[in-house]
Amino acid sequence: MNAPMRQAATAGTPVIAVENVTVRFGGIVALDGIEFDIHEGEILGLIGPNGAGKTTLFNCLSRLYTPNDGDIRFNGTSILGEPAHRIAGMGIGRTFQNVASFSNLSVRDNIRVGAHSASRSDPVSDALRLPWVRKGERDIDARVQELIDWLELNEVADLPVSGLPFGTQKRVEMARAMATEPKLLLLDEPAGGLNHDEVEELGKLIKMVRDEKGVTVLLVEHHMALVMSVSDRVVVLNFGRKIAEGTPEEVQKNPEVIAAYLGGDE
Ligand SMILES: Nc1ncnc2c1ncn2[C@@H]1O[C@H](COP(=O)(O)OP(=O)(O)OP(=O)(O)O)[C@@H](O)[C@H]1O
Repeated sequence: MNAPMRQAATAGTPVIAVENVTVRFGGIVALDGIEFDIHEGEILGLIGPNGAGKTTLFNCLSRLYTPNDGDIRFNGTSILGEPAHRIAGMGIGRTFQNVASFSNLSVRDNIRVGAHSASRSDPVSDALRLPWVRKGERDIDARVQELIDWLELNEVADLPVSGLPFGTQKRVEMARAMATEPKLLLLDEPAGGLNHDEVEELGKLIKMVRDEKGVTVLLVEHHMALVMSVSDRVVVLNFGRKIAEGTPEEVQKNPEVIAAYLGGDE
């Protein structure tokens, strides 16, 4: 992180404040009083052995789950009153663990879907093709092309997503999420299924998202090398509790973290 970003990362209201978040499934406590902040311009890694609660927390942040206790604030405002479909409009983008692109649609159209989900069109105005709708569509086309250029997807822009290498499909998934113009991007195990070189590319891409677009990133990931190379800070969960939080160097040396991983099945 460069010097101004490092300063921003410690000042002011956090982009995300996770406050005492608790989730129970019947008798299972999946998350037990989790607390941490994500600061502006930060890449925060969230790790933990299988069953630690990472997906449950991700689902709370993307509003698929509502915690039994606690709160989640986005730029100071609780998101718990908002339905999942309003989250993108608030400035929280996400990717999906299994690539969620429309495989028969072209790369360009997939990115356009993301851009549309952030636009303020409505069916009546769209059907009448009112002038502001046409202007909106030109703006969307330009925004989609900008993302295609930025992510070097020009060669495949008009091909269906289904035939593309998995690494490229993941880049399209990232472009779709970025088309919603998020302030915060939630990445759900983006390295899943990628080979070594593709993971390296993904690491560069995550840093580009932060460094060039100023987007704050939460990275939920099993791939330790990726998390440790791109994250400014890392939060570690185990059995629904936060057991460590700090720089990659700090958490890697933490005896409780080492014990959690050695005791698990990873
Ligand atoms: N819908 C559910 N119903 C009941 N229990 C659940 C549900 N979702 C998760 N759990 C339980 O909550 C705990 C946390 O699971 P979660 O999937 O959040 O962990 P995780 O860290 O994402 O694991 P993994 O790395 O294996 O994906 C586990 O004990 C899991 O069995």
